[in-house]
Amino acid sequence: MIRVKICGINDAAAMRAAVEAGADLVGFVFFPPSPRAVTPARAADLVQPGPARVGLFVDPSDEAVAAVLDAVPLDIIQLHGEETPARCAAVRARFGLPVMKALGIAAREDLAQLAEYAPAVDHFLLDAKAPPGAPLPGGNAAPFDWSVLAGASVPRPWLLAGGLTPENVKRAIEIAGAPGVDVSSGVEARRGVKDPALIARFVSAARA
Ligand SMILES: O=C(O)c1ccccc1NCC(=O)[C@H](O)[C@H](O)COP(=O)(O)O
Repeated sequence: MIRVKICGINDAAAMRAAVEAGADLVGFVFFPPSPRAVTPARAADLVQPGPARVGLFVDPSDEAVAAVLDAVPLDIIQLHGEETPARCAAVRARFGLPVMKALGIAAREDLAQLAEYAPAVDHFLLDAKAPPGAPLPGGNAAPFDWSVLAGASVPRPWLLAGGLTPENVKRAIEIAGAPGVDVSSGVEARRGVKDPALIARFVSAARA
């Protein structure tokens, strides 16, 4: 079954919708400039049994990750900045949790980095590169050419991300050959505010 991650959960209705729809993973954004950001205490309040809990960080210090883990029982650490393979390996070793590394993909050449990161990480999130001038490194509703991934051998379990919506997710999965997907903007009523009905539609469209 196609794995689905709903990223940027920041209210109880969205969390409920993700659980009810059977999402496999939910993402909490610990990056204050994001309109989806949550504090550790807020994320701890939102957590519900069911989906794996992914904490999203951008070039975090060890102290920042530790402060979140003191409050929220995370299952996976997502690194969505410029973290090197060595930094990913250090985070994994220090916190004893699987690391999901987000990598921006635009062309076939971008897939070369997969081999460099594979020994240091447990999952990949293959996302669009941030458009020029975008204020955030992810969550920009930007799709990329999914055919770049067609037939690619990705050396870790992975999720496809970037501009996915209930309307395009099935086609994206087919073109990229993705075993799973991640969405943020495509299930929002407005930037930073999730729409429970769109979450339900997205999960069901991904698995249709
Ligand atoms: O979503 C954010 O606000 C965010 C902020 C900083 C770094 C990464 C961020 N999101 C990363 C994700 O995993 C998104 O779900 C992914 O980029 C897809 O986003 P979208 O294209 O909006 O569906």
